[in-house]
Amino acid sequence: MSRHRNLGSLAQDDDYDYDDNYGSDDDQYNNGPPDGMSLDEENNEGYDYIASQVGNQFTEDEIVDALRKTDYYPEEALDLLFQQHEEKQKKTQQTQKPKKKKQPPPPKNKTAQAPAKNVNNQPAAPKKGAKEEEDQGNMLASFGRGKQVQSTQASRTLLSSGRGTAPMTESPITMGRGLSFGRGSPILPVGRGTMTGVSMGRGSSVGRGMMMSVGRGQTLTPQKDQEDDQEEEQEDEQIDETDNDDEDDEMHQDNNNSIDAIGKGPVPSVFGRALVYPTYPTSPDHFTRAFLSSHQLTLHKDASFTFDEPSPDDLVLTKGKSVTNKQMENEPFKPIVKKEGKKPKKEKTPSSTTSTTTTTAPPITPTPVKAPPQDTDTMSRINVVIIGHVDAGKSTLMGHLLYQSGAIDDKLIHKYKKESQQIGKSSFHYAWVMDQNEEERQRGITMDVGVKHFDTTNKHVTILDAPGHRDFIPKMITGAVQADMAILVIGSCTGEFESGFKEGGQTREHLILVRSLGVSNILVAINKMDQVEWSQERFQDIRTQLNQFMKQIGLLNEKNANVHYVPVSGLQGINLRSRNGPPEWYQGPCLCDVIDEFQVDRDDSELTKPIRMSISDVYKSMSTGMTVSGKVEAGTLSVGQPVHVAPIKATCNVKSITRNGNNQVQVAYNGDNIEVGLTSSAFELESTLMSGQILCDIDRPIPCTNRFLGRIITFDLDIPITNGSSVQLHMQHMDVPAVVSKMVCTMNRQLEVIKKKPRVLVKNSCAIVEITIIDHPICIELYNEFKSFGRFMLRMGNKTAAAGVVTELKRIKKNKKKKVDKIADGVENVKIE
Ligand SMILES: Nc1nc2c(ncn2[C@@H]2O[C@H](COP(=O)(O)OP(=O)(O)OP(=O)(O)O)[C@@H](O)[C@H]2O)c(=O)[nH]1
Repeated sequence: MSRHRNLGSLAQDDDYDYDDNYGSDDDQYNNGPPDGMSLDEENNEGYDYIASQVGNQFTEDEIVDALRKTDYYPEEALDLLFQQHEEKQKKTQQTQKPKKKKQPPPPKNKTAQAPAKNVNNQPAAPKKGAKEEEDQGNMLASFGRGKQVQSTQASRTLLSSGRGTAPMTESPITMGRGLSFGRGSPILPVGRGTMTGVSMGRGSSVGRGMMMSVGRGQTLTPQKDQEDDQEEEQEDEQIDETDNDDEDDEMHQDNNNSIDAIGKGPVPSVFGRALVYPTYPTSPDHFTRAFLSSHQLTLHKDASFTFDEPSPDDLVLTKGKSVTNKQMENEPFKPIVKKEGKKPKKEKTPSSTTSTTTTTAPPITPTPVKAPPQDTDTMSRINVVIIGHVDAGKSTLMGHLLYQSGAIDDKLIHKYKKESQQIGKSSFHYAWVMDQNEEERQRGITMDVGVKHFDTTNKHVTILDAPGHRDFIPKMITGAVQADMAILVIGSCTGEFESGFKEGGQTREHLILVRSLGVSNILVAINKMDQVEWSQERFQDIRTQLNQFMKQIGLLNEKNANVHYVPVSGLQGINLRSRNGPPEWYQGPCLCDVIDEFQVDRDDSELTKPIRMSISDVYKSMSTGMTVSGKVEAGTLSVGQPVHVAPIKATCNVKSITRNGNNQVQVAYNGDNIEVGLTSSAFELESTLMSGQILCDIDRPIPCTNRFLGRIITFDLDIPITNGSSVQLHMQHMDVPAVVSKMVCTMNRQLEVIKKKPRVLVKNSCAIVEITIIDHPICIELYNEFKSFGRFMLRMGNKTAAAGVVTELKRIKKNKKKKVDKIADGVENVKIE
């Protein structure tokens, strides 16, 4: 069954309205599951978890401080608390103890220091007194929730499994093995000697192979190392099984939570609000910081958080006293009552925006949202992506239109004619206007998006000429994400339209893609009409087939007013700039007139949002220096404005803004396709600035994460999507490998859950899934907050498998975060003025 028929049957037979489900307008997305965040819940959990572990051992301030310092990873925070505690103790001991004789250092060769073994090559029995030491060590290993075993190992070691108890003991034994079985739990280096670190569960394995095992009184030889490794692996497997159960439970819980959240608005908890208070500059991890910063924005908005309210710490303290969020919101601010004997806290006013736990970091003052200055240019601006099957004549059509519009002069066209003739490609001379790259010219195909500008009577037009070849679909997507409307170019020659329109042809895929990316205004240029003698029959036949398909995918609106057809010849330049030739049977407007008549709806609310511009290209220019180009998706950008480059943690200043190819302007507005010259010292960033990065507000940068929930619609799938399916995620100018890490539920046309935890997703399903990015976090927003950064496409193999919108951002998974730290190491804290 062809894709055409599948979609058709879906619409007709299954009573499934693609348009209704997919959402022909953006409101469809808004009716879906809420964009509630799990961050606050997780952190509440984190706080409670720590509090349950430490009882009165640490103050709330200390816990909150540790949580902040560890990016709110409860287990890391717990470790940090213990580490700090131990350091304190050490210091106290050092000041109290009389100086001992210095012990000889342990020999480097561990074999030489091997403890005696018995005849069975087993470790010798522990010396007398070791038992007492064991008891003294009183080490508890906790496997699973609430299940505890007494360890025989004599060491001061922490074993923690899952979210179980993680006791801290005070054994004086210096060598041991630390096993941390928690969700990516870090190893707690509490022993004074060497210890083995094995962290199991949820795929994280920290320190294995890096740390030496000297526990259990065994000699460490390379062979023994291997044996140990094998032993650990076995343990790993066992624990993994346990952990998987745990994970399953949690996953189910998560799934249920996600499902339960559907239909309810995001209600941030007080602790969540405290976390996202704008005093988070001290986090060591940029990505998490950015993640929180943006949520700060979301939560502030949703929770009406004002500076007149209690400070975060006060809220945290109140939270610690098990007061419900609701109660707290209604409760007047109460100052913290300090515990006796504790160092008094620095004085602060409840309405202050400065951190109560950190004194070193300067406070961040959120940029007040100013009304953008009035745009003096009265002509509207439009971004047009040119799509269609390979060789349909897209570049030729645009090259000729630019020439007729005066954007290209005679001299240049003459030059291209001559040069293309020399390599036997004379018919491509107009295409060369768009295809600037040497390889593109040699091969006669577009490989990257060509950007050019021209004016119609009423509009500044930015052309984004997308490649038609299926190998360059990712590039085509980067063009389509910037577009307000699309020109679909159809080669009308016999067989040409058919090959582009059949299953797997790019005419269909491009239409589905633009539709999924929110572009609903289409101009169909039926090209190469000179080759079919301007046949009206052929024109009508193509039109009928395309209309039918566009209706099926929800592209054609009720009045068909958003789709226009124009018969043209790109090579001959007919019906491009004016009605200048055949056919007589066509009385409609020329291509330019249609563009001129399109209404571009700019969402004014986007203007007051923090700046977001996705970088499509980076280059050095003689006039503007280090330059990045792209479309302003939200907010305004002014000359002199400092901007944050995510995710590389760089700060630059805007030196110049060029609009419509050559107009130097002071301010660019959302929707503008611009070139931004950055301060000269941005040359230092030359090797790190790249397409796909985001220029964003310095105080409210874009969040970064590697995990999110999205609502997707699947297309004609060759293989069903299952839990763990590998996909390629496309978002803005990014294109990264990812996996479908959870299948939350499938939904019907009313967006009601029809099945929880489905095993497979077949074609034309609507579902909520969790996506995990494999390599490193990406810049991403909730669809309801920033539409352009909340839309994504999933491709499997060489085919578009699904389109979706981001409904919930999840915290960066720890193992992934570590990778990110490494990646970002080279560009940490790049600050340019
Ligand atoms: N006869 C005729 N040939 C055309 C017309 N438009 C384009 N062509 C020819 O079609 C061939 C392909 O044109 P391109 O403009 O490179 O096609 P394209 O769609 O941009 O190709 P890709 O971007 O690589 O997908 C060239 O040889 C053009 O001369 C037309 O209106 N009439």
